[in-house]
Amino acid sequence: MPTGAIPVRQLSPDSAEELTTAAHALLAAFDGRATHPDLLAEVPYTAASLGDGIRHACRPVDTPDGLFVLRGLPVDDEAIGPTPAHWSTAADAGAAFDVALLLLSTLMGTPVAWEGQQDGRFVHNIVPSPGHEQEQTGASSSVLLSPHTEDAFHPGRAHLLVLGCLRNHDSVATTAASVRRVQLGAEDVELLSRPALPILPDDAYAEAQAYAGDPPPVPTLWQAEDGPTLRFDPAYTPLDRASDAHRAAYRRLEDELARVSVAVSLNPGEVLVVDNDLVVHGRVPFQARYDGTDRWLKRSSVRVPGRRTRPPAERAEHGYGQTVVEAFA
Ligand SMILES: O=C(O)CCC(=O)C(=O)O
Ligand SMILES: [Fe+2]
Repeated sequence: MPTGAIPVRQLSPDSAEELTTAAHALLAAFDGRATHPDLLAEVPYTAASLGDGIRHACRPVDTPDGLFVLRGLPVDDEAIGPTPAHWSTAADAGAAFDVALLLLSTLMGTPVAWEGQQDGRFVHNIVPSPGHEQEQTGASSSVLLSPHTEDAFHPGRAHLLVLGCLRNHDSVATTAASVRRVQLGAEDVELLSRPALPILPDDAYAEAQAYAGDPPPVPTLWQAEDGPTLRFDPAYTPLDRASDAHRAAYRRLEDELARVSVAVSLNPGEVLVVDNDLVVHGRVPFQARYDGTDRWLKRSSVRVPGRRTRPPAERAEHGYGQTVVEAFA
């Protein structure tokens, strides 16, 4: 997998300091609790006070790679404490970074959360967890996390996925592949643009998996005004229900995505921003340590108001009963 040519946006030391200071001040005003019920409402005011350097770094994804890495945020490996063993025990670990991610996310759009995932938090903890090694979720480790659109089953899924790194001693790579880099024949594009198969809720959504309604078939590819977009999650797509021709086209798309995939091994303080309409992401397998020094990412999801990167028919989908919660609503 190529690792070069990943667009990098470097925050100046002054901008990094400005952001960190703002995050700490906001956190201090709410007892150090990133999940304090009143903190979120203050985030837009603080975000509005941030300078042009930070704003410029948060401009939309502007290359066909559909992603960028933001560098320059400081992380003190001692101060953040041990990596939590599970998202549910993370509490306020790494809370200042949560707030920094919320500020960045707010400059990019509107942060969103899910009632049914990680207790409705706006910033998720992505850590390997005992007993979950082989799942297709962020908590796994020993298996390849196959390339997927985040929350592909739902019409309210994020436009942008923001992955901030607190710790990654083993340089475990996130993978990313852009639909704008693949080459497919016109017939494949035509087939994959038909709503033939549903995408079922993933294992992070136990409640949605029990939803009684009919799964709506959705197109894999969509021609938006500014180019192709995709909605792709093979692990949760019942491909056995498709025609042979459709399945073959799907496999060719999968192969192409593998061909153009890049590996992004995040260092502490780096933030990967992925356009969830252009790019599928995943993760290479790794051996979890379970000693408090494990890989630790923070994740936020962002909706960009007014974006027209998706088929209008999506708006009628039931979303398997899951509710997406917009910050500041
Ligand atoms: O661990 C990673 O690098 C990515 C995990 C993932 O798919 C996610 O956080 O959405
Ligand atoms: Fe993901």
